[in-house]
Amino acid sequence: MLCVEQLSAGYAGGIVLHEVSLRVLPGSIQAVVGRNGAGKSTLVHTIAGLVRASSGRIEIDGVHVAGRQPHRIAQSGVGLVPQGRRVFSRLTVAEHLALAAAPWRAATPGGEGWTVARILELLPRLAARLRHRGCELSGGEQQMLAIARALLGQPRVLLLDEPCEGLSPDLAARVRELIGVLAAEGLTVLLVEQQLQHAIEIADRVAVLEYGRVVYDRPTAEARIDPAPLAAMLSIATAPTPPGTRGNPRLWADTP
Ligand SMILES: Nc1ncnc2c1ncn2[C@@H]1O[C@H](COP(=O)(O)OP(=O)(O)OP(=O)(O)O)[C@@H](O)[C@H]1O
Repeated sequence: MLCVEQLSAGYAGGIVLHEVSLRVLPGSIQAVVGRNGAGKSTLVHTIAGLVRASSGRIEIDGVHVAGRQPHRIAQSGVGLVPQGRRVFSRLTVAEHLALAAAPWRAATPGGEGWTVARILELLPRLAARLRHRGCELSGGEQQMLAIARALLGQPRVLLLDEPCEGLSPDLAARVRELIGVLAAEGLTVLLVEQQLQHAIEIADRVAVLEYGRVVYDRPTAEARIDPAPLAAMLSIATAPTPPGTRGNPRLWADTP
């Protein structure tokens, strides 16, 4: 479980996150949406230890990890799939996976854990691209590789920063499907998502960040029934809803 309590963080220029609190249960997906610059990436980076928390708590399965070095937080069970994928252009898929599956990341004791073989079974597209370099992969394949790399760290909490950014609708849908499978495997998922309608489709809860503060955090079931309050909060235009199809997510327009 991921528990963030009263978390504040920022940069030399000032505080960006203001007393953010979120609780994400194992096997569930918490989406975080918000306008550009709201602090979504800062939140993810602070949980991963890349940005130092100025106050508040970050707990992974009850263990307080704020203030630890990023590699220690990774060892505590946090996997990060960064915005932009950060795949090495000159390394092959096989080399990426071999690096990520370093010995200290042994399979979880008592469990099967994520192995390269298991990941390639889940992602056959990567299996077909093992000898290809990062720069030769499509955006979707790079995203799959970024997720595979994070999984090889045996995370219990997976942080995904806009994993569908720049992907075709078809590929984005496949990435979302994969995220759903990972949550069903018991992973705790924090998902930063630009497209509100996609967040509502896939997540169990959705939180809105506004100027670094959580101004909304509710089960997505509520937004599926009546998306108007959430859409209004993000100033998203929604198409008129025909009678009998209230809240159908396909009616959603794009986020700003
Ligand atoms: N490394 C940094 N140094 C200083 N300020 C930063 C840094 N990274 C982000 N910021 C600032 O922090 C604020 C929040 O940025 P952040 O990237 O977290 O927002 P975001 O919600 O993820 O935005 P986007 O949707 O555009 O990715 C912005 O004002 C941004 O300029």
